Amino acid sequence: MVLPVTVRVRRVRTHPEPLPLPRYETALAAGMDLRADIDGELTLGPMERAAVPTGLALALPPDYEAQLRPRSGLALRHGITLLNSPGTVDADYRGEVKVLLVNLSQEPFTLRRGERIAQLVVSPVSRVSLLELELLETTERGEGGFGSTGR
Ligand SMILES: O=c1ccn([C@H]2C[C@H](O)[C@@H](COP(=O)(O)OP(=O)(O)OP(=O)(O)O)O2)c(=O)[nH]1
Ligand SMILES: [Mg+2]
Repeated sequence: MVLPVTVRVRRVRTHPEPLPLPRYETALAAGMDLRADIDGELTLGPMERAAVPTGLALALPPDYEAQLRPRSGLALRHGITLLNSPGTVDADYRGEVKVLLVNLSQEPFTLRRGERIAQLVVSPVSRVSLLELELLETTERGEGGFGSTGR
């Protein structure tokens, strides 16, 4: 399959053993797995969090974003998830992409260099202009929300 959207990527760290660039792990995977670009190991104790470097800076095309999402295997097996899931990478951000991992388990979790810690999903975004009005058109739902239709 031809992938029509190119995302420019730059390595922001130097290391004698560079990590492979993220890639789609299966033919139709929605996300590319991101790896921890750390030296050695990093241990997250219970309820501890860290901004884990990926070693990568992106230049997304205008009107695209990248979402950082948890890997379900890490979440299920180890309680490791993203504190701000989904993390948002803006198209104008040129800094290093970091993954805000948190350990929600009761056991320490040790991350090693190159481990896959999250997935990056690139999507088009709509940008809108706001039009301020005194009245909005009515709907059947109206102001009902937060369980108004029942459990
Ligand atoms: O998990 C994340 C979330 C964000 N970012 C980077 C990319 C994003 O474009 C920038 C700002 O993120 P966000 O808007 O979520 O954070 P903020 O607290 O609102 O910071 P800012 O005031 O810089 O927008 O930080 C990451 O590397 N990882
Ligand atoms: Mg922001």
